[in-house]
Amino acid sequence: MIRARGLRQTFHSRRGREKVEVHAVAGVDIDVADGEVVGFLGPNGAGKTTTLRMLTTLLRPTAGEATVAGYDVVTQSAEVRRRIGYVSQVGSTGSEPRAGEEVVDHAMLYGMSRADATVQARKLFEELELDGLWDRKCSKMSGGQRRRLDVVMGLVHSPSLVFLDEPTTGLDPQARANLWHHIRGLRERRGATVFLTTHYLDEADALSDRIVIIDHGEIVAEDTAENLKRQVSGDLVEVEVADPARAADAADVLDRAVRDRANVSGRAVNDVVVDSTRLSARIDRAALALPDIVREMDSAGIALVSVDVTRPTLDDVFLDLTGRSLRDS
Ligand SMILES: Nc1ncnc2c1ncn2[C@@H]1O[C@H](COP(=O)(O)OP(=O)(O)OP(=O)(O)O)[C@@H](O)[C@H]1O
Repeated sequence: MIRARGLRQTFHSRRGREKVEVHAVAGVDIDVADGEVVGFLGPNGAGKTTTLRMLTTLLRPTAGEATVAGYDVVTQSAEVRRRIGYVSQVGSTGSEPRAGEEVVDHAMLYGMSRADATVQARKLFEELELDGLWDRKCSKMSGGQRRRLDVVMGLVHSPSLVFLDEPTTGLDPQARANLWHHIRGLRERRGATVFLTTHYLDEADALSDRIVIIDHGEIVAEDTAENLKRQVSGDLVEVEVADPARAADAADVLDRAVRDRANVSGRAVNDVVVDSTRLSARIDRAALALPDIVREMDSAGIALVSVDVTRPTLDDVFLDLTGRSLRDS
């Protein structure tokens, strides 16, 4: 459904008197299959929106090529536009029009008759829980309702591919959860392919079949969330001992567990970090090592206050790949 090769966007801007080149997208390859939901994840300024604008024909690539729904984004842009829906970060509804008529007018721009557009729009209002709001002015809708109306606008012409740019930014947790439910429904009910950008880790994790991570305009990883997390070197094991004088002994026990599991998995050995009574280590598939750790601590007479195991998150993946946390951005 999407195939991009060497896609590049270089902006020319000024910093004071100096001319600067911004390599917003620095040669990316993207493949998205029919019916896939792909999350395009990256920190602020990573190049997500710029990539999306090129794929949706709003911005001509500086270099590289892309086909979307089988058509070239530069030479066949009208064909591409006919087949895609795009829900931009800023939304596409005006303030004054009433919700229903705004959607119908929008659909008619795609060549739909008023009757067909009305039927389709009414169906979508129902699907996205906007029933009863047909005659409401867009400006009088809540943030979540307006965002769902944006999604209706992006879907009314029945595109086979939908681009969603940071669909839940600015929504409260309940409105986010509701929109997630509807995004999942796009594929389930409509068979649509979905390409969504986000800087929310949980959103990418919860919605996507596959995640593509972009940083400084380059793709740094792509895989399922599960596989990406598996690449991170181990689960985080945190142990608290009762007596600070036994922390060094406890660290030895943990260190042995780290080495044993690293031998099995063939992965690099990570150091045990000791901070007073708290110790932490990354241990590959820690659940398998935990019984031995607790047994050894017990037979060495080391009293434990707590043991915690945390599975890697997508943030750990990003940290592993770039040395920075996505959360910091
Ligand atoms: N029209 C422009 N002129 C100059 N620089 C631009 C322009 N548009 C974007 N940039 C720069 O290109 C880089 C990528 O921006 P982009 O908006 O694609 O990032 P993003 O990943 O979508 O970020 P966010 O999550 O904040 O929306 C940033 O450094 C941005 O400042």
